[in-house]
Amino acid sequence: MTTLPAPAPRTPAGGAGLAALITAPGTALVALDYDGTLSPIVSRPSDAVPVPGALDALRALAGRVGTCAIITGRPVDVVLELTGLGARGAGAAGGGSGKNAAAGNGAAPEALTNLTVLGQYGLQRWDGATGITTSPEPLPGVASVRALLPEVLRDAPPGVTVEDKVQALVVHVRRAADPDAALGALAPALRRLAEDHGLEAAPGKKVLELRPPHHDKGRALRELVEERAARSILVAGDDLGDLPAFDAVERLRSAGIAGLTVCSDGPEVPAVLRDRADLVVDGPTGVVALLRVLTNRLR
Ligand SMILES: O=P(O)(O)OC[C@H]1O[C@H](O[C@H]2O[C@H](CO)[C@@H](O)[C@H](O)[C@H]2O)[C@H](O)[C@@H](O)[C@@H]1O
Repeated sequence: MTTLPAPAPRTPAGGAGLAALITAPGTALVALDYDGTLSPIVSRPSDAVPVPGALDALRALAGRVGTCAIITGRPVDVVLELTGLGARGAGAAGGGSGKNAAAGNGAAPEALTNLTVLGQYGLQRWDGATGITTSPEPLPGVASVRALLPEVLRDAPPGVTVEDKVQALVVHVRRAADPDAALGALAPALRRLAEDHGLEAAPGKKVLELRPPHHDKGRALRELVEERAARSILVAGDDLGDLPAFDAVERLRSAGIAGLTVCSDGPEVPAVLRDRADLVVDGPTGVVALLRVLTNRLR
């Protein structure tokens, strides 16, 4: 068995996080973002399936660490559908039942019992151990924003679309002729709309999300770390929504929990995220390579 070289974080704290994960994997928590980290960024959210090998790599690593999590802005049911990870038992064999089955990603032959999916920035939760999803009622403001959005977007250019996540609404501009101009023109009215109805407007890659306040990936991560009594964490992400998770890693370090932050790099990755990361890898394929190396080191 060849031992692959360990990745080299560029910060001492990141190096300590990696060392802790490798030394005591049973108390490690590996938390991955979905879009841009397990799946490439594509123009239609419904087409975003994991890169080839991602699920096998996740499965192999999950067998060797205490906890794996996908912490995402996506609804839980969408992630389970796109990955096939929600399929259980024999029904999941031979490629899974979700969209990923068509992508030939070789999905779960059985449920991943130590995988937790925290969706909508921690509002929703699904556990592989139980197959149960918990999801609160949407804030009343979401219905108001949903009703008013068509009027606010009346003069939006072609290609601007709305993703309705039940708990939140996302305005996508990627398919507009000039996405940045479209977002710039729409953002002030969208921000007012969100504010007027008790939501917050959070920017992302060619999107503005109108979503409940006080829920972010930092809070989601901290709560999971506490629940699992994790002693080391790896967090990987690619967008502004992942910054609170990076912040959480820093705060947890000062409480004695080792951490490694990973940037899944690409053309749209915000510089602030890349600059903050202990380790930068080349997009979702780089994330898969990292998961494989970690698994190899944990054999
Ligand atoms: O936390 P994440 O898993 O990264 O989810 C954040 C948002 O990602 C999705 O939008 C992004 O990916 C799309 C598909 O590749 C892309 O078309 C879009 O431009 C990106 O911003 C998703 O649609 C949102 O609901 C998520 O909140």
